[in-house]
Amino acid sequence: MKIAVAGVSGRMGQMLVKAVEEADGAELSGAIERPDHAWVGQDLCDLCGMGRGVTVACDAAQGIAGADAVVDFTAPAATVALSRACAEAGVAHVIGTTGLSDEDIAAIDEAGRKIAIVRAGNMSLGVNLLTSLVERVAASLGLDYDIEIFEAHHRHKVDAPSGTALMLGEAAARGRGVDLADVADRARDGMTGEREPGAIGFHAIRGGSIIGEHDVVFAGPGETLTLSHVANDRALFAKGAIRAALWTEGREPGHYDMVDVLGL
Ligand SMILES: NC(=O)C1=CN([C@@H]2O[C@H](COP(=O)(O)OP(=O)(O)OC[C@H]3O[C@@H](n4cnc5c(N)ncnc54)[C@H](OP(=O)(O)O)[C@@H]3O)[C@@H](O)[C@H]2O)C=CC1
Ligand SMILES: O=C(O)C1=N[C@H](C(=O)O)C[C@H](O)C1
Repeated sequence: MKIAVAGVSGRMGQMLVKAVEEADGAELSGAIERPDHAWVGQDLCDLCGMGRGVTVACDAAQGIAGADAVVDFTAPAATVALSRACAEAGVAHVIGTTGLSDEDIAAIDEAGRKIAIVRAGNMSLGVNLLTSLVERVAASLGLDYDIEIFEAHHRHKVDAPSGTALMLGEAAARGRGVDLADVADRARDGMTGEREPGAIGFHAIRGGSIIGEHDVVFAGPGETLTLSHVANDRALFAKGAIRAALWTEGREPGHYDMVDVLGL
């Protein structure tokens, strides 16, 4: 399968190029960066020692030409534009980008009527398994167990809560049979008053080089249960994304997630 990588100079972009080169049945066919980026127009191999013969494009249509799938860990506006370009070109789109708004997701849904799209705030096996556990625990425990979600990431992360924290919050809300939008408590500061019963709280730590850590805390009467995940290597996310790209081969159009890919 021929795979193009968007945001190729980024932390995940570089991991993705390596993961494509290491994967059986995958070949790098294109690389995309934002317009004005210093890498545009250059041979990828001269820049990072991988991807010989691939020239970095800033035009989405050019970058995905000849690709079967594009893997995209960039920024919301870039991802929405790339989804439209993929739908026009009939190229599958694997999306790791987080911080997407409801409008962004609606635009991606629209593209998913024409092509296979896999989107997940976290491409690791561990986090996708954790969502099932969180849903189950939330369904088993009553409202006297308060749910709080902690996430920690490196100082360069630009969105909060993390995509993973939102996935875990959605799983907890599903378990309780409620809509996360109705119960999420994303900012506490000053005289907040007592905790709202049934709220799901979010807390974001940003610092240093932390790759990604998530805790879901169920704080109940006389006991606290915590479900945790720690990512130790970004390669984890890149390998999951390439697995998702390979999975799209021959797939019907639709907006899928990693639970579909992993068969969980
Ligand atoms: N789902 C998952 O498993 C994971 C998701 N992520 C998410 O992936 C995203 C990227 O993370 P990370 O790699 O750390 O961030 P980086 O900032 O290191 O990389 C993003 C890259 O995308 C580039 N970019 C921005 N706009 C465009 C555009 N219009 N066209 C092409 N490229 C563009 C950036 O270029 P420039 O720097 O010049 O702006 C940069 O090279 C984030 O949303 C993050 O949350 C991260 C890890 C795992
Ligand atoms: O920006 C990151 O780095 C990460 N982003 C994803 C998120 O928002 O959850 C996944 C992972 O935690 C790393």
